Amino acid sequence: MSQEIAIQAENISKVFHITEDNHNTVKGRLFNIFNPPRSKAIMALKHMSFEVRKGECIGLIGRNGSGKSTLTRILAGVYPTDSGYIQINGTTMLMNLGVGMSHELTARENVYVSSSVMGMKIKEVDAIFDEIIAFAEIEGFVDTKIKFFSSGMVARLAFSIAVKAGADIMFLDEIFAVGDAKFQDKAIKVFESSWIQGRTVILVSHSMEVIKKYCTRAAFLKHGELIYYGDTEKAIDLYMQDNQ
Ligand SMILES: Nc1ncnc2c1ncn2[C@@H]1O[C@H](COP(=O)(O)OP(=O)(O)OP(=O)(O)O)[C@@H](O)[C@H]1O
Repeated sequence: MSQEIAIQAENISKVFHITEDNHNTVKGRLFNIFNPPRSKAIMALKHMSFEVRKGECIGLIGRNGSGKSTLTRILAGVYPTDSGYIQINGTTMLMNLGVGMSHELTARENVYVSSSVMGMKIKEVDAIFDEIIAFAEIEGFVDTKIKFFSSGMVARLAFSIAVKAGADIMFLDEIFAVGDAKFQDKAIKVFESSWIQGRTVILVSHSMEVIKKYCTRAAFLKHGELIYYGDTEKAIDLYMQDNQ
């Protein structure tokens, strides 16, 4: 893969198998004693191929259930693909309500685990630990398991780790929609600062204003298919037409 490319995806697909379970109640069990729960396959991503160049900010748009979060999770290595291959050039961080963080670990432990996954040494993490906690504004909760955090607090911690530990490729899933107004302002400031220069960002958002403002290119997804990938305005037009 060329050094200019941050992400290369070739023919990736993802199928989820879900069971339609009506066996949860005593009545359900009695009536369905000879009918096993039915399984349904959901094709969340269909044969997607694309490339993202280093330093690009790519918008991912599409209606609910079109596959945006599944795609970011696959690219960030949270889910395996069912077919195709993905090549990633750099360290990654997914920010989506704490996906990628362990809810059974404390904030302190998560900082060390996530930062070391991004390639940092313990001493390097020691040096920025207080900054991460201060930026996330969770000073009173350093040794609390994050399962006791509000979703906004988890999001702030994940964003803070990504910002301070400096992942090369950031997957930001609706960051402008979580957290309170103060956190959103902070996220926007970071996004508009020089810090973001040179980093690759995949930005999921339902706000076309945000996509238009920050994205160099955009991808429009529909029912798990990559319908269009290219000019941001054109992707937005296609999405708006799909909403009519
Ligand atoms: N863990 C899972 N198990 C089963 N099905 C899933 C899972 N995650 C997603 N899906 C299904 O895959 C499809 C794509 O979902 P995904 O969350 O990627 O969509 P999305 O575009 O991010 O939606 P939204 O805008 O609502 O966040 C949907 O049909 C969803 O029901």
